[in-house]
Amino acid sequence: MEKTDPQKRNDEEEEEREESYDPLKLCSQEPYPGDQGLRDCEREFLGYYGLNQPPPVELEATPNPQLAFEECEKARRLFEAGNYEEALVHCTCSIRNAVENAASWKLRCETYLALDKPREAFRDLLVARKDNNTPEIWTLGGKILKALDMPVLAETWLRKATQVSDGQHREAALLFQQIRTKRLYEPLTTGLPIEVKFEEYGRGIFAKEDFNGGQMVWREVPIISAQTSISLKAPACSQCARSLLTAIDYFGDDVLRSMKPAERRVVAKYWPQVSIIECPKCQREKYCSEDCLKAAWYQHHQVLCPKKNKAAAELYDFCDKGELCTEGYWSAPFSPMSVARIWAAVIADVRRAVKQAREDGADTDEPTVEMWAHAKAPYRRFIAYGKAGHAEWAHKMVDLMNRVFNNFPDGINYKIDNREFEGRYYQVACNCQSFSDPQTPYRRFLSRMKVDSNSKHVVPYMASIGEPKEAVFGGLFALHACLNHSCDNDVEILDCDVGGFPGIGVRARRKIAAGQELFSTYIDTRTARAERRAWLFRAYNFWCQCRRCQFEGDGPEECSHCGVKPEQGKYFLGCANCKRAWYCTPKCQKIAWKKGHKRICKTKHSDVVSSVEEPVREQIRKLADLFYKEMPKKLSKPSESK
Ligand SMILES: C[S@@+](CC[C@H](N)C(=O)[O-])C[C@H]1O[C@@H](n2cnc3c(N)ncnc32)[C@H](O)[C@@H]1O
Repeated sequence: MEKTDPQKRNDEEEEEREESYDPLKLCSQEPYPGDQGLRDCEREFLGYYGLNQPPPVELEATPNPQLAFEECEKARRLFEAGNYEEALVHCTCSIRNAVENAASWKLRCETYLALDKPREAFRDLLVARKDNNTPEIWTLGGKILKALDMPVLAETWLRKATQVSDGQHREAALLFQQIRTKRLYEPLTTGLPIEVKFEEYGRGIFAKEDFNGGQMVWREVPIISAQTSISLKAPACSQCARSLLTAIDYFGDDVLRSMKPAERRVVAKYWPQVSIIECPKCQREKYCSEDCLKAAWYQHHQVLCPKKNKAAAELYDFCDKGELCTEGYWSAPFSPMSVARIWAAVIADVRRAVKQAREDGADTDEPTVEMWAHAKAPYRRFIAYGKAGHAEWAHKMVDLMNRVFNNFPDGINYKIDNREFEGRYYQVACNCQSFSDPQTPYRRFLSRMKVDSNSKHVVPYMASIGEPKEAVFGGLFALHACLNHSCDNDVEILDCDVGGFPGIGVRARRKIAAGQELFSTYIDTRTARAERRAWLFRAYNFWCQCRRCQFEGDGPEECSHCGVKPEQGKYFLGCANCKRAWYCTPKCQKIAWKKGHKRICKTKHSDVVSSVEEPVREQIRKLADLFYKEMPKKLSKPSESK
């Protein structure tokens, strides 16, 4: 057996891991628009509670600096031993003997904080921080302000800690993101059984209660979406993703005409009414309702309508071609329209702000920095990470986007430089989730027609046509975008109806205990370990450390437990059940089994989206079976007839 260093595989990954994802470096500390007002409010509260003044000190009649020093040391030892009450007494004695000793003030401040007395702690901090500009003092302030429930001021202090340490103070950076995550996501999870927390992999979703396998955890609609280029031929509402498939689209004119009158009546009666509204200006976008038409215009189409924006026609033409990888232009499964709609939404928002300012008496059409910041704020929460240099590869698309967004007669232009292009591109790449309408007209037709005995005569037509190709959209979902990946995912994403609109649902695949992180999968986890890991690193820049990646192997040429390699031309035996781990000896197999292979060996793995919610899928399956039983023998099931 050829002995190799078992650490080798890990070391190689470690080297690449150096360059991979660090959530603390990626998440910005830039204030959000409106933060200044909130900070002023919190400051006012500090004044209201008298926390903007240092505490009064009763000095000893004859201050004794030596005693102050000794008392401070005693207090430190007590503090470290967790005896905070006594530490407090000695700190106070030290302060009364040497009021200028910042160390005693700092220690007493820390002691008050440990005793859950943040108000007293903050007043001591005002003295302790005089002439002290260290990251530690700013971090301490951040902790106290967090305890005082003043998140925006806490962020300010922690930002200062990060600045003065040149980004090296990880405790401050982590606390900053934890406070910010709570502040931004608490309003989104009110009433839901989950919370968003910032931990090892950045933001993640955590269970607030126990879930059973099969339980729906939450549903949501995207904040922005676009149909994927390859599904563009499938008719759908460009704004809400509802399928707009008509009976003519599905059966085809000729087939409908060739049907007997009774069969045609079944189609006319049970195929749902599909109303299609085109953009009256460009006729290049279809909507399911006036509301969607208006919503799209408000959000992005006012900027992207080819009738108003000539260059946008080029973008539409490119998307219509449906090519995923075109040298110089595009190399992603999501449409360039997904990215363009973000820029369009930002510009549309700034336009409205300028118009409002005009109406309020401003004498310029020039957008302010605040207006841009406000317009971009909803998209800031989506993390972006990818290899620099992609914009150079996609230089023709960068040029095209510049023609689309940097040419408006109203002067509200947006320059798309390489950095801006890459930022938005990777934002969509890292967070985009595909989804489809779960209640398409075809599915509704299937479930409605079963009540009619004439229906069975229509089934043979359907059997030969098969399932229709429906539209697939890519969307950014505020909460879903916080789900981290595991190849042993405990939740799965489903196409779901959300208050009458297509969206996604997140469903538990097995029992999940309160406090546990929820993991989805970004890839098809039925693939082999090496393939999964390479894909995750390439597309998302991290080496997966999940249980499966730890307790599966890459092939019989290496022991999946200890890393040893067999003699040349020989192979190790694999796990008889899953055939995804290989061991040099039964001993290694036993250890790996106990350590974790047992927990993943029999798991069923899944793909990124699990189609629709089970009841709907089940219903369709039952219906199909019912019809097929009655079908003439010469016709086979659609999937087999191709
Ligand atoms: C959709 S986001 C998930 C939320 C993200 N953690 C955040 O803070 O916004 C995807 C990114 O999260 C990180 N991530 C997700 N799962 C991970 C894992 N298992 N290990 C390391 N990083 C992970 C990767 O950087 C990935 O590009």
